[in-house]
Amino acid sequence: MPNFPNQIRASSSLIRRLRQRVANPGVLIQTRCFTTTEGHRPTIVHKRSLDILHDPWFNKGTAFSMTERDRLDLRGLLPPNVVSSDQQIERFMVDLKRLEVQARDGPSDPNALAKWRILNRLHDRNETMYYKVLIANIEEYAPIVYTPTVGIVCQNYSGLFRRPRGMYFSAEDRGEMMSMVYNWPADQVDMIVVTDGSRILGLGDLGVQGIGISIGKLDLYVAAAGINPQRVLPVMIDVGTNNEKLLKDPMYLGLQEHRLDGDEYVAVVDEFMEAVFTRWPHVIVQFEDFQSKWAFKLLQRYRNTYRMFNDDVQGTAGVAIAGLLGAVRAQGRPMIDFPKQKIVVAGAGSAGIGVLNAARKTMARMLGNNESAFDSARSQFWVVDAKGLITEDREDIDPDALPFARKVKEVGRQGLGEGASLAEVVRQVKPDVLLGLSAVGGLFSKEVLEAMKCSTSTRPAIFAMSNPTKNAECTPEEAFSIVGDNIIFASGSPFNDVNLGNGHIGHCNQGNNMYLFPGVGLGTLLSGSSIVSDGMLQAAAECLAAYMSEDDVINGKIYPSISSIRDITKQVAAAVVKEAIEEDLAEGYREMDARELKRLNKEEIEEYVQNNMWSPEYPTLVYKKE
Ligand SMILES: NC(=O)c1ccc[n+]([C@@H]2O[C@H](COP(=O)([O-])OP(=O)(O)OC[C@H]3O[C@@H](n4cnc5c(N)ncnc54)[C@H](O)[C@@H]3O)[C@@H](O)[C@H]2O)c1
Ligand SMILES: O=C(O)C[C@H](O)C(=O)O
Ligand SMILES: [Mg+2]
Repeated sequence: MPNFPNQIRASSSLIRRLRQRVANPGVLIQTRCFTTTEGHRPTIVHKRSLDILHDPWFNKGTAFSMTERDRLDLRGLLPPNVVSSDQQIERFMVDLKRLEVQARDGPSDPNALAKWRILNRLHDRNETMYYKVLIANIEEYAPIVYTPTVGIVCQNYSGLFRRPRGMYFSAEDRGEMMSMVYNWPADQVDMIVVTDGSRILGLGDLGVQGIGISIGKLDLYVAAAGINPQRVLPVMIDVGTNNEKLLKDPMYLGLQEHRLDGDEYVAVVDEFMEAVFTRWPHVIVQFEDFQSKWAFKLLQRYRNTYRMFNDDVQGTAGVAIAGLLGAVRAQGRPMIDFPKQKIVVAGAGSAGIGVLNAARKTMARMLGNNESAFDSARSQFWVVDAKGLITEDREDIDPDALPFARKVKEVGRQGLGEGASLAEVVRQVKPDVLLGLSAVGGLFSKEVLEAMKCSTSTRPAIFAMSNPTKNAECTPEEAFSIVGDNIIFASGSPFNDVNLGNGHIGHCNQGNNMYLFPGVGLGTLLSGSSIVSDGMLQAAAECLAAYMSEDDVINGKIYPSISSIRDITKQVAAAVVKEAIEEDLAEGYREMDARELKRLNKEEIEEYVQNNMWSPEYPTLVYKKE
C-alpha cells in the first residue's frame, strides 16, 4: 500500500473520492486539501516502473497507453496489448462468472484454480511468506503453482491477470529492448526462464498467456534450488500467435497477429538475448516450451556463446535417462544392460528427440564410446510420430528425426513398414520400454497396452510423460490394470499411486524435468561456467539416477518423492559444479574464484552449494536515505 499523507489518512471518504479521481482523472473532486481544478490536469506521481504498478492509487494495469508506458518506464512490464478500462472490467467479469460456473460443475479439480488464486495473491503480497508456504508444503502445492494447474492458469490467463509479473518483449519492441531491459528494477538477475508461448505443455500455442509457464518454473527455482526470488525474471517473447481463437478473442492480452517466422523471428530473439546479457552478463537463460522447430535451432545458435539451455530438450532428456536406468535396475539387472533395452518412443518433437539423442549417447558410452557403438545403439529405438512409425521411406523427414528413422528392409522383417501404427509397432517389437512424449492424451489405448503385455521384459516400463494431466498417454490405473502389477510406471504430471488389492500398491512415479532443471541452473550459476556443457547435463542425469536406492527401484520407485526436491536439487547442482570444474569451465562465483573451486572435494562442493541456497527467512530491515 502507498504511504498516505496524514491529512488524507484521516478521512476514508476522501480516499474513496481520491480513488475515483485516479480512475477518472477528468472528474472533479472538492476537498479541503485539494482545491477544485480544471478537468484534464494530470496527476503528478513521484514514482515510476513497478512502483506504479504496485500502487493501487495509480495503477491502470493493461490500460496504460504506450506513450504513458514509455514516460513511466513501464515498457515491457505489461503484456503488449493496450486495452480500455471498459475492456478491463469486461475481462474481470468474465473471469468472475467463470469461477462461479467452475465451482458448480467445472474442471476435474475446481479447487486447484481457487488454491492458485490464493497462493498467487500471497505471492504478490509477501514473497518470503509465499516461498515458506510453498517449500513446507511442496508436495501439495507444486501441482498448483507448477504442472498441471499452471496449464489451466495459462489457458485462462486473460481472466486471471491482475498484477503483472516478469517482462514482456514483443515484436513491437524491436530496437527498444536494449533500453527497456533497464525497466526491470533488479540490478542482479541470476535466472531467466523465457518462452515464446508456442507450445505450452501439451496445450499448444497459447501466445502471451504462456508467461505462466516461466513463472511456474521460476517458482521451482526458488523453492527447490534456493535461487533468491529477487533475482529471477520470468520472460515472455511475444511474436504473435497462430492460435486462431486467441487472434479473435477481444480479451486477449498479446499481439493479435500471426507469429513472426524465419529471420524476423530470429532477429527478435537475438535482440532479446543481447539485451539481457548486456545488462546481466552472468545470467542463465532457460528456454521453455518453444515449438520444436525453433527449440533445436535456437539451442544450436546460442549454446556455445551464452549461458543457456533448453529445458524441454535437455532437462527432459536427463530425467528420462535417469528413469530409463532406474527401469533397468528395477528388472534386477545392472545399469550397464541399458544398451540391450528395446525402446518405443511415441512423439518426435523437442522432448522426444532430446530423449532419443541422450539415450543413444548413453548406450554408446556403455558400449565402448566409439563410432560403431554410437551407430549400433540406434537400432534399439523405434520412433512413432503423428504419421506412424518413422522409416527412411518418410517423405520430408524432419532432419532431427532422421538419425532414428528405421531402415525399411530391417523393419520389413518385423512385419512393419513406414507409418505403422503404434499398436502394431508395440505388438511386433515387444519393447522393454514404451515412452510417450506425444502430447496426445489416451494415446496408449487399450489396444496399445494389451500389446505391451507381450513385452519380452521381465518388468516392462511405461512412461506417459506428456503434460498436463489430460494429455498423459495413459493413467497409472489403465497401465497397471491392463499390462499387469509388475510394471514400472511414470507420468509427467502427478497421479496418485494405484491400489492393486491384496495390500499391494502400484507406484506412480513423476517423471518430470523439475528434478533436473533447478539443479542444472544452480550448478551453472555457482560454478561460473560460461556455457552449459553436455558433460554438465550428463552429470546431472547420472546424479539423479544414482539418487534412488536399490530397495526403492526394486519397489518400482525410479524417481524420488517431490518432498525431497530441495535435497536432490542440491546434489544435482553439486554434480554440475564438479563436472564444470573437471572440464575446466568453472570460472567461479562471487568470492569463490576458479582456483579455490578447484581445491574443493566432493563434500565441500555440496556444502558450498548448500550455503548458497536462499531460504525464506525475514531479514532485518534498516532504513537509509538515498
Ligand atoms: N515430463 C516431462 O518432463 C516433459 C518434458 C517436456 C515435454 N513434455 C511433454 O511432452 C509433450 C510433447 O512435447 P514436445 O515439445 O516434444 O512437443 P512437440 O509438439 O514438439 O512434439 C509432439 C510430437 O508428438 C507427435 N505426435 C502427435 N500425435 C501423435 C500420435 N497420435 N502418435 C504419436 N506421436 C504423435 C508429433 O508428431 C510430434 O512429433 C508435451 O505434452 C509436453 O508437455 C513432458
Ligand atoms: O512443464 C512441465 O511440467 C514439464 C515440461 O517442461 C513440459 O513442457 O511439459
Ligand atoms: Mg516445458
